[in-house]
Amino acid sequence: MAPRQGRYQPAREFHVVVLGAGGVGKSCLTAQFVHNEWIESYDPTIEDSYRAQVAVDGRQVVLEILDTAGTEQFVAMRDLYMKTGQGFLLVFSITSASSLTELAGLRDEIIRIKDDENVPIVICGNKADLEDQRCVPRTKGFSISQRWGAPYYEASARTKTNVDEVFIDLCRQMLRKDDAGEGYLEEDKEYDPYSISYYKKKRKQRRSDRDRDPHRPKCVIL
Ligand SMILES: Nc1nc2c(ncn2[C@@H]2O[C@H](COP(=O)(O)OP(=O)(O)OP(=O)(O)O)[C@@H](O)[C@H]2O)c(=O)[nH]1
Repeated sequence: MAPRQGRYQPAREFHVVVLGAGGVGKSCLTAQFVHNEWIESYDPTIEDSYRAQVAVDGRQVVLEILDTAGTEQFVAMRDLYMKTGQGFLLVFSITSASSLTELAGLRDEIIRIKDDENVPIVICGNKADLEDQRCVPRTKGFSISQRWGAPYYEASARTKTNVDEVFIDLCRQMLRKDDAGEGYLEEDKEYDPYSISYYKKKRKQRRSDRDRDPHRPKCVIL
C-alpha cells in the first residue's frame, strides 16, 4: 500500500541478519552501509549488532542489523537469530566457490526455522573488485537466484559498489511482506508496539480468538 501524501508514517523497524562463511566480508559490508567506512583488517566476528535508519521509497525504516560469525565455533546462536530475523543477507565471496556452497545450508535452515518459503532474502556475491581472483561465475549466482527466488547482487565492500542496494532491496521485501499482513508474529516482543501494522495484526488476532470462544455472548435478533 502506498503511503498517503503528507500523512505521518511511523518508522517501521526490521531485524536483518547478515550470514555467510568466515571472511567473505559480512562485517565490511555492514560497516560500509552503517558508517560509510572501509575496514582493511580481518578480525573474526563473534556477533555485533548495529542500528541504521534509511528512507525507502519515501518511507522511514529502522534496521537492527546483526552481523553474525562465519566461523563454525560461534554457530550455536544461529537458531535464535534466525527466529528473530525478518530479512536475511546471504553473503559469499566471488573468490571462493565453497563460500557459495555454504549458503544453501543456511537458506534451508532459515526456511525450516521460519517455516516460510518466502522469507525476504538477498544473495550477495561480495569482493567483486577482485575480478582477477573470481572463482564463481556471475551466471552461477544468477541461476541460484532464480532457483531460490531471491535477488542476486555482486557487490564490493571495498569500493562500496551495490552495498546500499542490497540492504535497500531487503527493506523493500520486508516492507512488502509487512504491508501484505504477512509479517512475523512470533517475535511479538521485538515488534514496534506503536506501529499500525502491529496494532492491526493484534486486533485481528484478538477478534479471531474471541470468535472461537464458545461462551461468548451472542447477539440474537428476535
Ligand atoms: N578486496 C576486498 N576485500 C574485502 C571485501 N570485503 C571484505 N574484504 C576483506 O576480507 C576480510 C574479511 O572481511 P570481514 O568483513 O571481516 O569478513 P566477515 O565475513 O565478517 O568474517 P567473519 O567475521 O569471520 O565471519 C578483511 O580483510 C576485509 O578487508 C571486498 O569487497 N573486497
